[in-house]
Amino acid sequence: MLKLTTTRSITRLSQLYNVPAATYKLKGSASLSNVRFYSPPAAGVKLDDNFSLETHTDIQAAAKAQASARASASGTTPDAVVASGSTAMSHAYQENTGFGTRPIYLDMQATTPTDPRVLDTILKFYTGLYGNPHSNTHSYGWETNTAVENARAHVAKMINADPKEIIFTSGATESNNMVLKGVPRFYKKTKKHLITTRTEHKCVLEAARAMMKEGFEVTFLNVNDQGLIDLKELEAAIRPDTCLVSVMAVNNEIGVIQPIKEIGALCRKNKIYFHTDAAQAYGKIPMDVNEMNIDLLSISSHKIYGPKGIGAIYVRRRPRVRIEPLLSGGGQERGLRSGTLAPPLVAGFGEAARLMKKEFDNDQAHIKRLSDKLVNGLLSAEHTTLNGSPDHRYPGCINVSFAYVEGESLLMALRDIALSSGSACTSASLEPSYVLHALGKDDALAHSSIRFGIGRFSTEEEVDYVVKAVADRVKFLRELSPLWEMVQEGIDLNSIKWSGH
Ligand SMILES: Cc1ncc(COP(=O)(O)O)c(C=O)c1O
Ligand code: FES
Repeated sequence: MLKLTTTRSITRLSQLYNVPAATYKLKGSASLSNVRFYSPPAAGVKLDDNFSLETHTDIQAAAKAQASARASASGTTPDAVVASGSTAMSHAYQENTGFGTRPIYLDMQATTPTDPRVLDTILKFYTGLYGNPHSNTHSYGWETNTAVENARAHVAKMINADPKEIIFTSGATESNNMVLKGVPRFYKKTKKHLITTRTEHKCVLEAARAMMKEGFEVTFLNVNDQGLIDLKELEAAIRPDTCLVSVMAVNNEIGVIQPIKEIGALCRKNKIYFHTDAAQAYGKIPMDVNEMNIDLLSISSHKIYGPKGIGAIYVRRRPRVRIEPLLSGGGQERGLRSGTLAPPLVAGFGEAARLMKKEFDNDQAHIKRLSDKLVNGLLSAEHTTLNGSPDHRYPGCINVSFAYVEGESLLMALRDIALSSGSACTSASLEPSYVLHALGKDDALAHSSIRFGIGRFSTEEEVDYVVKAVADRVKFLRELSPLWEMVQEGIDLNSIKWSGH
């Protein structure tokens, strides 16, 4: 009954990596056959496994085709199938979520779809393997503990860490808070200063601001127009009382990769702890905590096709980094993170990490190929620019500005594609992106930016569809825009004095 979720993804995996689907046969936990994610089709109606692959590029045609297939199987008319409410559409895309058929998913920086192999690993921890991994007096505890330690080893291996240096948390937000608050609090007698950047994720920025309220001083480094920090500026910011430098590895809005190895070397030379938020980097670009002199590194499972609500922090043991824990309690996770671990999530995260390592080369090649295609397609329209460094970037995160188009209107016009605006316009704040501002983009350009995310399960058909859809709708929206009309007439918009706003 995992049919649509699992079979579809497996079909895709086998197509992507050009291997027989059998390679991806689930290990077949006994529980799998009992799991139902959607109501089964009426007797005698056979759903085509691959069908949903087509539905999200041409929803209506797909719905009609599916309705007519079902109609002939059940001896009614396609219209009757559609009218019955049990239509095609409710089964068309993965599990029945109650939201009908959903758009193409291109918001991989927000989160990634769960890999079916991860799901297969997780399920048995919700059924048979329910022991508390911290119980050490019986086999229920031991068996779960073995799985937890196995997962820890997989998480560590991806970044060349020792499993003992991995502490499980609820996600990268918690990991970042643990570091930004826990390190300065521990060393507060002698150290009063932190360094980070203007383009960090909100959770780092807000945690740093919270420390300012506790009396610490924070330097927020600028970035250049490509989104990169200046190592000289970093060096100049270092003080004798600096305890921590926190610079993210891959930016979540623009995909820019900071010079992590160089920053690590500089911090080591000055005996300052170096933390990197690797929520968007772990498993996606090569990261080695020893080679890069990283002392602390944040990881999020749901960005690597694993479950949500779990992540980790890597904490170096030699030289040892001390942290004041955020939570008081039973002292689990080397005393740094009290609370009973969630074995289903830990095991799923471990499997996701194992797969990131195992499939690193495949994923890289696949994502790079689709990314190049998407970037070339999107940039072929005039007045369209790629934000962030073209050379130091993770190809799966593409942020493009479409001048003379309001990002919000474009997102509305692209409702068949799940995307996020570079600006915060989908959130309540309606402020343009602080990251694009930090790169020196003006409000107008920051407002017309959209982020496209490509992942392991993205397909070429999806990219083709998106390129065409964006081109058509940008053209359409520009034709409605008085600014665009002026640009076409050769009027220099900068020469105009606007009144009011
Ligand atoms: C760079 C970065 N840091 C931190 C986070 C927060 O991660 P989590 O959802 O695991 O708390 C995210 C996810 O949005 C992110 O992209
Ligand atoms: S693009 Fe949404 S507020 Fe400007």
